[in-house]
Amino acid sequence: MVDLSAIFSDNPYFSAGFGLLGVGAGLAVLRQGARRGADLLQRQLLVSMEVPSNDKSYQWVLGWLSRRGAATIQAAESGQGMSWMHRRISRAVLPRHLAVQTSYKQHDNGSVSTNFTMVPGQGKHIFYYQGTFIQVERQRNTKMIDIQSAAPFETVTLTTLSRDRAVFSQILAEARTNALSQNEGRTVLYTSFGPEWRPFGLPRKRRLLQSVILDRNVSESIVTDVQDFIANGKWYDDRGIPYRRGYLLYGPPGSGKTSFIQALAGSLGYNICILNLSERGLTDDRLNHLLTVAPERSLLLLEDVDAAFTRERQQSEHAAYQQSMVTFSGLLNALDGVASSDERIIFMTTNHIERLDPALIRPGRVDVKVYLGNATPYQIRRMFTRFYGDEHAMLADAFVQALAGHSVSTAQLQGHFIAHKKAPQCAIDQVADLF
Ligand SMILES: Nc1ncnc2c1ncn2[C@@H]1O[C@H](COP(=O)(O)OP(=O)(O)OP(=O)(O)O)[C@@H](O)[C@H]1O
Repeated sequence: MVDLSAIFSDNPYFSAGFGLLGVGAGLAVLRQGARRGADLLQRQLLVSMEVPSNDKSYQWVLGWLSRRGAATIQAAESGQGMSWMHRRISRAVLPRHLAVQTSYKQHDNGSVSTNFTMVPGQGKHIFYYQGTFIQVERQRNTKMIDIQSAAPFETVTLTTLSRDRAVFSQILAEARTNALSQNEGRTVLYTSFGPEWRPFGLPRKRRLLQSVILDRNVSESIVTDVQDFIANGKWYDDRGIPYRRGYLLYGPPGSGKTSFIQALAGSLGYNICILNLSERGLTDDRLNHLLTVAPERSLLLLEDVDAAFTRERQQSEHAAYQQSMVTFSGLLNALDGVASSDERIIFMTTNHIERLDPALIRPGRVDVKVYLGNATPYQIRRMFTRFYGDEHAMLADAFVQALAGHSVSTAQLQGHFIAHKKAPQCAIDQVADLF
């Protein structure tokens, strides 16, 4: 029987090699143990929040980071209310790699200014917020394109000590408030972009409700109905009734249908989601999805609904409308929607109510129908004094008399008053321009 141990033990090369092997294996075990220990420690000590670029809060968080960065720079430079140590820390953690975000702001006089915002660029940054250090890592995945924005897919990951995890909720709440406050006093117009809603252009200055002059008590009755609906969500919920209400404003062109809806949204502090049924690629499913995911506190606006589906088009339930693939039955189903508790207010407008299929405007889809016609004497007088002032009430009566027997739209009146801005007597003398 050959004694192997004797052979190996006498071999110095083998025992050294075996020793190295043992040490290597030991180190590998130690390294793996250390790595596992570090992972376990990290899981215990640290907590992260990842915000993907296709999430609505992504831009909010970037905006928050840029504000924090600007505030930190300002505080670190002025040192106001900062201890020496806090000041040193703030200077030490300033982001070193910034990216520019250009934004535009529309002012009340309609002018637009360009704003440049510095946001943390790709890479790791340290923020110091409410006594907490937060590592912010912004990563861009050039191999993945966000199909909605067509931009590279990005994530921002915030990491802090596990005990400070509550700071993430504070940051998100503050970021949302900052973002929404920028639109304070303005009406955001959304249009559909793929499966989601996107702001269209800049938030518009709110249009005053009293600037849209409808016939006596028409505006007041619609506003009261909408406010009553908004105030009674629980009533609908308790009765299991889908919490939605549809309005149809119909009448000749230029009678103030769209302007009124914009002014109504402004008075409610709501935004407007403009639904374009002819949008290329729009399908029944996407339409249904869009109506379900409309931003909170917004009015859905379906303009010139007669252009989408007239009686003639009902011959085929599945006739798709122009480039979009929305069918009439798809529109009806989308308007009925799922019985969600989310509030939904939809306004439709048309110049030709007689062309609409009764199924489209039956109660439950359209609950309130309001006719906005050409200017009545009441509207003519109110528009005249609104443009020229109450001191010209006498001239207003003369203008109403001059228009007697003629039917003009309020849009035409607006154009006439603009043409004679500061000359109410001219507006009367040139009244023949209106017919
Ligand atoms: N009743 C009104 N009061 C004040 N302005 C009005 C009124 N009606 C129309 N206008 C003015 O006329 C222009 C067109 O108004 P708007 O687009 O609201 O009309 P509309 O009824 O929606 O027209 P259309 O049916 O052709 O879409 C706007 O500039 C608006 O300010």
